[in-house]
Amino acid sequence: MVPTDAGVEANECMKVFIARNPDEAGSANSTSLQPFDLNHFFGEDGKIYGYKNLKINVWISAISFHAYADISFEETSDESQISSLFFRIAGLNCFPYRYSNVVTDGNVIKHVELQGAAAFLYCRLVPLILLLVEGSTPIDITEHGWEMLLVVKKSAQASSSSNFLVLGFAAVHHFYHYPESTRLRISQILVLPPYQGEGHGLRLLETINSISESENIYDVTIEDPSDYLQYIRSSIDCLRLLTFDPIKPALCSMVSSLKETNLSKRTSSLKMVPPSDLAVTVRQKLKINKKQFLRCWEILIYLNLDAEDRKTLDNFRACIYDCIKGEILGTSTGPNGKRLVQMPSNFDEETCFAVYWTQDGGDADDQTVEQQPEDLKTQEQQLNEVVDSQMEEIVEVAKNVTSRGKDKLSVSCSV
Ligand SMILES: CC(=O)SCCNC(=O)CCNC(=O)[C@H](O)C(C)(C)COP(=O)(O)OP(=O)(O)OC[C@H]1O[C@@H](n2cnc3c(N)ncnc32)[C@H](O)[C@@H]1OP(=O)(O)O
Repeated sequence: MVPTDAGVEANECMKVFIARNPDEAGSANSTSLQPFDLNHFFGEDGKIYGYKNLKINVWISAISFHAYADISFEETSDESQISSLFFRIAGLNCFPYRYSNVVTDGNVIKHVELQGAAAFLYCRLVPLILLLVEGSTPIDITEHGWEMLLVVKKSAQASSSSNFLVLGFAAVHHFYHYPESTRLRISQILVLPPYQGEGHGLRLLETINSISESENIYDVTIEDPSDYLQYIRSSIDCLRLLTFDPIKPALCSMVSSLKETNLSKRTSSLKMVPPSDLAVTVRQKLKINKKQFLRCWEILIYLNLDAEDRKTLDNFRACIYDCIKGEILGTSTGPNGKRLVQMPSNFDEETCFAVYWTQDGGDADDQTVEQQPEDLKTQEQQLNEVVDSQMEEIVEVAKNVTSRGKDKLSVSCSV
């Protein structure tokens, strides 16, 4: 339809609130869920057309996740627009469902299969997931193997419908790993904004780790984790690894090598990787997957370096540089010109890669375009930016681990 007016951005005229009790529904005093982008629910330009002074307020119940929408406007150029608008907002799940009680006891974290009432609850959480988990899409709950962990709290209000509030949840998928085990992938984690930063996300991850250990899962992965989730995950895993004795000899030997070498002239090189049998032991005992263990390994090494020892810190950075260069540019060409490059993926962070072959003396059209010195310079700058950002991530997690695990750090390598 051709727009008849300038339209209004959904972000400007629409607000979403969380209502913790029935009195809060309809009240502007309830907790707003902004900021997030509502525009992408409304066409290519994010605008709503055909209304004057349009105001849309949506309240989502923190108990049942039913949503209630209040739409007001002074006039509309086309009455049929109203039903279309309702239809769009219904896409955000605003219709009256009755609450079915899923959490029935006082456990802080409930662990339920995504079937029946739990599946209904997940469906009602979908609008919040779309709004608050960047780049998310609803999971297919008809598929076998989904489970949901809920963080719940006893409600202070005497509510007729439930004694519990849902503060957050994680959707996890169990999938088959050859020949006879199961991997566990965390697909979505959300802690509702009023309750973020109170340790619930951390507790969800810790619970998933302990379930994986007790059920002897092959390993745990996270589907496309946000930076903050990755920071929390690495902090927890490093703290677990600090008290995991089997890593200590290899870790201390790597720290000594870093101290003794001098990589500044680039006449020698050092691979900062753990022994492969150690990665297997860590996966078997702690359920940390190999890629995540490699991240933590770098952080654990950094934690054991002396902040005053410039040369060792430079060696550490040089190793990170070489490793990233290898990953991004695929510098290590194997036999027969075979190269393996890791590919970004939102499916499984460990299993997506591309293999390609380069042939010496092939047809001229097949040959790689020769890189000009200026291309190399930009490449070098970009590479250094990636290395800087990885160093920042390492330092951030190391700071958190130092402040949370002082007692554990004292048993680490003293070099
Ligand atoms: C796969 C995916 O779903 S990716 C998308 C993830 N989800 C989202 O982005 C949605 C919006 N965000 C959220 O829902 C939440 O912020 C989450 C899930 C990312 C994190 O949950 P929260 O409950 O907010 O985090 P939580 O309070 O547990 O954070 C941990 C904090 O406690 C600290 N912490 C507390 N105790 C410990 C401890 N024992 N060990 C380590 N860290 C600890 C952490 O360092 C961190 O603090 P800091 O940020 O001040 O450094």
